[in-house]
Amino acid sequence: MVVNTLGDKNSLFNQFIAEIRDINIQKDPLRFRRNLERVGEIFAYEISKELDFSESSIQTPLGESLTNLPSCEIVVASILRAGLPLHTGLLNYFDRSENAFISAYRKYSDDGEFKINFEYISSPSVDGKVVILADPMLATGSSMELAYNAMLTKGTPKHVHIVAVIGSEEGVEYIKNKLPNENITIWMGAVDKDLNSKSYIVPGCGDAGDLAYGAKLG
Ligand SMILES: O=P(O)(O)OC[C@H]1O[C@H](OP(=O)(O)OP(=O)(O)O)[C@H](O)[C@@H]1O
Ligand SMILES: O=c1cc[nH]c(=O)[nH]1
Ligand SMILES: [Mg+2]
Repeated sequence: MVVNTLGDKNSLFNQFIAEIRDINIQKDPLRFRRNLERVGEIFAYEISKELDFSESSIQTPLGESLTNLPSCEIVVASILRAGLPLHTGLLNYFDRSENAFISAYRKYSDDGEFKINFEYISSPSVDGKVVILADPMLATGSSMELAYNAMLTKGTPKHVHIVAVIGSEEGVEYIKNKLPNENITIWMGAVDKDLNSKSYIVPGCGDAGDLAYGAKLG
């Protein structure tokens, strides 16, 4: 399974990741969401280079232009809630794609342990399509695994691009071990070394859902 980490190469992308991590800049939730969106736009552009293209004829006012355009059907799928701004960014570029939403979140018990609660998936058929499955955080990798398996109930995709803005080494390894090697590409913004005792990524950025949308009960 190929893992592409965009932050490994110097570009403006790193400025957006740095702002997503920065405890002071995080005080502005509008900017936090917009930075996730901007990162989603860059992921979309990079993923587009891997798609199948075919030649199309475009009629201009003065003649005909032959242009290679993406020829596959795309479904942008994301995990609620932190996935929403990233979803918007991907959709800004893949603007004609279909969309899927998966509800999966950490449900904590009193002893501090959590399990991933899955409630629903809202999705078109993914049969033969390219699925871009996005979540800003890949910590243990359990939410992504669950989302991937939920998506398979909607058909057999041609290829799945898994997108995460910040991940842990453990989470990336987990996905590589649990999901099939074929027809999956992982796209990371940055991969951090550690998870803390609550399975938060360190240094990470904190709780992406709360930073984007505020604290939630439970
Ligand atoms: O890799 P994992 O260990 O599964 O953790 C990552 C998940 O945790 C966060 O969601 P969270 O449960 O906080 O829900 P939220 O988006 O509603 O805040 C994040 O957006 C991922 O979905
Ligand atoms: O570091 C983490 C882990 C899970 N969810 C987050 O939002 N951040
Ligand atoms: Mg959260």
